[in-house]
Amino acid sequence: MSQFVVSGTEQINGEISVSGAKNAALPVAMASLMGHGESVLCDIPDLRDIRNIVKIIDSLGAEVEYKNNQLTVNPDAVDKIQVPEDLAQELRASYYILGAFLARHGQAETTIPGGCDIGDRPIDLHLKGFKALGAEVTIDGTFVHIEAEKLTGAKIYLDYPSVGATMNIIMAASMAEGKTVIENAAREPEIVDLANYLNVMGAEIKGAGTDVIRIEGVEELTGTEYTIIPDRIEAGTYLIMGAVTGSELYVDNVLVEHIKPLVAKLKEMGVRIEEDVDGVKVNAKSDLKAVDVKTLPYPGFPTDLQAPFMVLLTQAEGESKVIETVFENRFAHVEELKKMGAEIKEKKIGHTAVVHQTPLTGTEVRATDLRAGAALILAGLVAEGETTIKEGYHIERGYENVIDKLRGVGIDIKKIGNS
Ligand SMILES: CC(=O)N[C@H]1[C@@H](OP(=O)(O)OP(=O)(O)OC[C@H]2O[C@@H](n3ccc(=O)[nH]c3=O)[C@H](O)[C@@H]2O)O[C@H](CO)[C@@H](O)[C@@H]1O
Ligand SMILES: C=C(OP(=O)(O)O)C(=O)O
Repeated sequence: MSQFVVSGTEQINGEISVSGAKNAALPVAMASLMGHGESVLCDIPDLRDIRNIVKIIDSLGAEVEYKNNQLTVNPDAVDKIQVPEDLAQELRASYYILGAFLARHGQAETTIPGGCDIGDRPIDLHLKGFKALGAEVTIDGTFVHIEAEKLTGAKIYLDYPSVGATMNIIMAASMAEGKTVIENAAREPEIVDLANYLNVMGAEIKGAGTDVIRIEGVEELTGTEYTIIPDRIEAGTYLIMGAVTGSELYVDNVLVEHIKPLVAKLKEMGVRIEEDVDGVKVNAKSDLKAVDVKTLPYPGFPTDLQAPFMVLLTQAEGESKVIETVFENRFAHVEELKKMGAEIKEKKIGHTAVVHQTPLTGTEVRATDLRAGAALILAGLVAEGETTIKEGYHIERGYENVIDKLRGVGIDIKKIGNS
């Protein structure tokens, strides 16, 4: 299994560029299977998750080619409706076959998906939505089969604004007969990206980005060309990296409106931020002040930046509190950071971590999930000596070309081993 080895780095500088968004590219790739004819998807990041979704698309019988960040899919020859079990468990987004194929083929099968181990991650809201549209759901252990002779638009209230459920229901409802209204829908930018892509294919989706999405079902979608939005979580990780190393760093290809809660917190900590049309410059050449942060669905502070942000708080003067409200088990990085000397106390009740300023020391740690892995790279940058991050493959699920990008701004990092 691969390991990342990172050395403590005084300061970094220069420019780092953000890739297309993993969490938009994955559902859009699956949605390309809903159309007739070819879709050409641009700015698809070269990530482990993308390689796996390409394998899934191929296994279903579609024509697919992925090169130079361009994914070309022609679903006309699809002849299977089931995601192979091993691939389904490699990533979370494998379950988007459910919405996409229910719409296009009236049935789909998969096993409970993989993805980061950060909580139970049930799919009850997805299934509730499919059932409301008229689908029959059969669950056998971890195996899910859904089927509908006909999908009919419905009013669906989500008990929680789940990103995955909103996307899956949007896909299914796009080809249902009549009108669907999703209330308490998730508002993440990746939802807007999926809706925009489907609309260019011929769907009629209104309100994506608000908590009420209205969909008028259409009979047919047609493949098209589409470019994915930049990855706000990758952008945020690199801004935090600039801040934690006390550097001046320009992060290119950022939609600033997508990272407002992070920018607000960085400013509160005393970090200077300059925005222009293409990106954001972070300047952290002064002391950092402690702040409290609470993760929330968008437009709140993103749970996917909680672990990287916690590393920044270990370098801020005073006591900070981190409250995780989205996933019930997303503090696995705390134990790893403690191995590096961090002073963090975790309160199980209330999902709160209390962080105090401490110097960190390089040691051997484990990437327990994707963002925990990214956080450990950041910790390694401010630690004295060398940090070895085991199970580095998690990091490659979400950060394109991470070694070269980090070396490009002066970071001493290497990967040992493959996979
Ligand atoms: C591939 C992808 O896009 N992953 C993102 C997506 O994950 P994902 O789509 O899995 O996240 P959700 O928004 O669905 O999950 C949020 C919360 O809702 C709960 N829930 C969800 C669905 C359901 O049917 N029942 C239920 O109880 C989950 O357990 C969790 O506690 O959004 C998360 C929240 O921004 C991000 O951290 C992930 O990076
Ligand atoms: C939790 C994440 O991903 P996934 O939902 O794919 O596990 C993430 O991107 O931080």
